[in-house]
Amino acid sequence: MRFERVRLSNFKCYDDADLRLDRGVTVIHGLNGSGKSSLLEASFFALYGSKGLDGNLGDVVTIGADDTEVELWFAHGGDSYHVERRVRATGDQPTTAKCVLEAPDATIEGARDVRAYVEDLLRMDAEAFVNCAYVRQGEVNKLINASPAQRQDMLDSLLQLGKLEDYRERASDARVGVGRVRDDKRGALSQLDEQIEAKEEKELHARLNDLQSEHEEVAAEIDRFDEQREKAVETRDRAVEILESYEEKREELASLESDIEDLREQISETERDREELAETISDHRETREERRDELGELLPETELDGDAEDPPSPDAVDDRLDALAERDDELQSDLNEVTSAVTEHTNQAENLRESAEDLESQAEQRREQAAEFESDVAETRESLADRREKIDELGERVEALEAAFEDAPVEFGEAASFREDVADDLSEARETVAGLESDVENRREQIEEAEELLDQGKCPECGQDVDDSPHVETIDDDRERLAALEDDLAEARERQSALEDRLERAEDLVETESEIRECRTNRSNVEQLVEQREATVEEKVEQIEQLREEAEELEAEAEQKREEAAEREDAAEECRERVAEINKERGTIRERRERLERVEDLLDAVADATDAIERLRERREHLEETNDERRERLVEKRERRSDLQEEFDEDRIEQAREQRETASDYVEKADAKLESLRERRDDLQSAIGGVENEIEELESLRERRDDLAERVAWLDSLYEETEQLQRMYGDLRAELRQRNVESLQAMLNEIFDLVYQNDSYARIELSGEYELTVYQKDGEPLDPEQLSGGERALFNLSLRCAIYRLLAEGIEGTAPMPPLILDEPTVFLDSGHVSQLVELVEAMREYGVEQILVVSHDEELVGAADDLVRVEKDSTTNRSTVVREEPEDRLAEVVGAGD
Ligand SMILES: Nc1ncnc2c1ncn2[C@@H]1O[C@H](COP(=O)(O)OP(=O)(O)OP(=O)(O)O)[C@@H](O)[C@H]1O
Ligand SMILES: [Zn+2]
Repeated sequence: MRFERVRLSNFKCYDDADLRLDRGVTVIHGLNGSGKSSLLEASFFALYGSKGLDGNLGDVVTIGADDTEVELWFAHGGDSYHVERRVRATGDQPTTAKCVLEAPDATIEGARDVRAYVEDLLRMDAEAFVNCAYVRQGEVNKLINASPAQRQDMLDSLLQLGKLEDYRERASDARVGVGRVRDDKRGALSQLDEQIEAKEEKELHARLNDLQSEHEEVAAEIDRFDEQREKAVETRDRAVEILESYEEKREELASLESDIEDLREQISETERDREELAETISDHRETREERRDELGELLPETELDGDAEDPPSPDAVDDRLDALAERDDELQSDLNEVTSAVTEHTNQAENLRESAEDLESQAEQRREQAAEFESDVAETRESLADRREKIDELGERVEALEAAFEDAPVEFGEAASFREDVADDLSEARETVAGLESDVENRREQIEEAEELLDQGKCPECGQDVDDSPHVETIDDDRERLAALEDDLAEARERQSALEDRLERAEDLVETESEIRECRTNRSNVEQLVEQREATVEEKVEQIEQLREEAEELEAEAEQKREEAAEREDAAEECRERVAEINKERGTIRERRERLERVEDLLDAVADATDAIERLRERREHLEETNDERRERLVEKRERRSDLQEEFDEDRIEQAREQRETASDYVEKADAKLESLRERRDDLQSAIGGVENEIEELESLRERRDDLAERVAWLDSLYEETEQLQRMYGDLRAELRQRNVESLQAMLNEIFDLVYQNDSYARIELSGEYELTVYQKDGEPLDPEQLSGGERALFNLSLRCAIYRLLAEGIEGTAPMPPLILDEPTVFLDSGHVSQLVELVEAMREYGVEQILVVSHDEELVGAADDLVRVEKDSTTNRSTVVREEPEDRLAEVVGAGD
C-alpha cells in the first residue's frame, strides 16, 4: 500500500496544501511547529477519521475557519482509491459533513462505513496501524511501558490470531450446549426407568388370566338362558297366532255386515239418479220440438232448400251468409268511393265558381285602369299645347336680342373679351390724364416762383442777385412748355370720355349675350320635355287598348269557369242518387243476414238437444249396469257371512289364552337374568381391555427407553468431540503465537544489532508471555524501562520495525502493508546513532517496504532521502506551505555550505 497524494484545506496550520508522494523514502523537513506532523496526521485522519486523532475532531479545523477538507489518494493491491473528508466546526459540535471513499468497485459514504471499509481493506484498525506502521512523535515508550497482556492483545490482533480464540470460544459454547442437552436426556431416561418399574410391579399378566376364565363361565350361562327363553317365546307366539286368527275372523264378519248395508244403500240411491235422468231427457225433447217448429216457419222466407223435417246443413247457411257479407263489402267500398266523389265534385264546383269571380274582378280592375289612363292622356295633351306656345315665345325673344349685334363692333360670343380690352384702354387713358395734370400743376408753380424771384431781382434759377436778367428767357420757355402740356391734357381728357362711352356699350353687349344664351337653353329644355310627354302619351294609349283586350279575355274565361262549375254540380247530384240506392240495397242485405243467423242458431239448438239426449241415455244405461254388478256382490257377501258364523270354537280360544300367559311370564324372568349376566360380562371385557392397554404401554415405555439410551450415548460422544475441538483451537493459537514470538524475537535482535552500535547488550529476549528482557554482556537481565532515553528510542524503533517486518512477511501478497511512517525518530539520538538510523531505513527499504515517510530535520536523514519535502510556516500569517525539493540540489547546497 502506498500514499500517492494528499490535499489539505484549512487543516490545522494549512490553508491549502497539495502534496504528491512517491515510492521509496520521502523525508519531510522543516522548523519546529512548521506543520510536519500535521501532514502525517492528516493522511492518517483521512483513513480512519476521528479514531485516527488524539484530540477532538474540531481541533483539526484551522482556528477561525468554518470547515476543513482532507483528501487522500492511495494505491493498494494494484487498485487506486480516493478518500475525502470534510469536517465542519460551526455549531455546538464539530461534525463530519462529508465522507466519501471511491474504491474501484464501489463508492462508500458515511464516516462509519468508510472506516469499516478501510479497516477491512488494510486488515487493521487505527490502533493496529499506529502499533505497526506509524511511529508517532513522542510515543517512544508506548510499547516498552505496555504490559505483556497488552502486547499480546496487540500482536494477536495484528496477526489475526484473535480469530482462533473466537473459534475456540465457539467450540466451548457448543460443548456447553451439547452438555446441557445430554443432561436433560439423562434426566428423562431415569424418569422412564421409574415408570417401567412401577408398571412391572402390578403383575399384569396374572390378572389378565383370572379375568379371562371368569369371562368364559359367564358367557356359557348366557348361552343356556338364551336357549330356554327361545323355546318359551315359540310357545307364546303360537298361542298369539291362534288368538289373532280368531280376532281376524270376528273383524271380517263385522266388516261384511257393514259392506252389505252400504251396497243396499248405494243401489237404491242409483235408482233415484236414473229417475231424474229420465225427466231431464224428456225436457230436452220438448225444447227440440219448439226449435223445429220455429225453423219450419222461418225457412220459406230464405232462399235455402229444405223444411223442418229435412233442414239445410249449417255449411249451406254459412255459404249463404258469406255471399251476403261479400256483397255488403262490395257495396260498402262502392259507397265510400261515391261519397268521396260527391265531396270532390262539390269542392271542384266551388273552386271553379270562386276562380270565375276572381277573373271577373280582375277584368273590372283592367277596365277601371284604362279609364284612368284615358283621362291622364287628355290632361297631358292640354299641357303640351301650352308648352309649344312657350317655345315660340322664346324663339322670338332670341331673334330680337340677336339684332343688337348686327351693328356691333364685335361678333356674338366676343363681348366679354371686348369689354376687357376697352377697360384696359380706359385705365391707361386715366393714368395719362392724371400724369399730365400733375405735370401742368408743377410747371405752373415753377413759373409762379420764378416770377416772384424775378420781381425781387434775383435769378430765378440760382437765387443770385441779377444785374441784368440773363435768365428771363427760361421763364418764357417754361410758359411755352406749359401751354403744350395743357393741350396734351385736353386731348387726353377727350380720349378718356370716348373710352368711357365705349365701355358702357361693351357692358350692354355682355348682358345681351348672356340673356340670349339663357333663352336658348330654356327653349331646348322645354322642347325636350314636350318630346318626352308625347312619347308617354303614345305609350299610355297603347296600354289602354291592351287593358281593354285583357278585360274581355278574363270575362270570357270567367264564363267558361261558371259553365264547368254547373257540370260539376250535376255530377255531384248523380253521385248522391247512387248513395241512396246503395244504402237501400244494404238495408235488405242486413235483414236477410239476420234471418239466416237466426236459422243458424236454431239448427245449433236442435243439434245440441239431440246430443244431450243421447249422452243422458247412455249415462242411464251405465248406472243400470253398475247396480246389476252390486246386486251380484251382495249375494256373495251374504254367503260368506253364514260360512264364518259356522266356523267359531270358544274352547279352543280359552286354551290358547292360558298358554300365552304362562310363556310370557317365563320370558320376562329370563330377560332380567340375562341382563344382569350381560352386564357382568361387559365389565369383565373392559377390565381385560384396561389390563391389555397397560401391558401395551409398558412395551412402548421400554422401546422409548431404548431410544433415549442410544441418544444419550451419542450426545456423550459429541460432547467429547467438542471438547477436543476447543482444546485444538487453544493449542493451535498457542503454537502459532509461539512461532510468531520466535520470529519476532529473531527480527528484533537483528534490527537492534543493526541500529545499536555500543557493545553493552548481548541479546533481547521475548518470552511466550510477551515479556521483554534485555540481557547484558555479563548475562544480567534488564527491564527495557531501565534503558537510557536514546536506547529506549532505538529499542522502540527496532521493535516497531520488527513487527512491521513480521507482518509484511507473514501476510505478504494478501494485504500489502501501509507505508512505514516515522515521526521525529532522531530525537534522543546522538549523531552516530542517526547514521545507524539511516542504515535501518535502508535495510527496511531492502526488506521490500514500498514507501517510507520520515519526518526529521536531521541533515543526515535528509541526505538519505529519495524525495524531499520542505514545510515552511509564514511567520506573519502563521500559515504553512509544502514544497517538494530535489535531493541533489539540497546535497549540493549542503556541500556548498560545508566549504
Ligand atoms: N487548529 C489549528 N489551527 C491553526 N493552527 C494550528 C491548529 N492546531 C495546531 N496548529 C498549529 O500548527 C502547528 C503545527 O504543529 P506540528 O506538530 O505539525 O509541527 P511540526 O512541524 O511537527 O513541529 P515539531 O518539529 O516541533 O514537531 C503548530 O504551530 C500549532 O500551533
Ligand atoms: Zn512534529
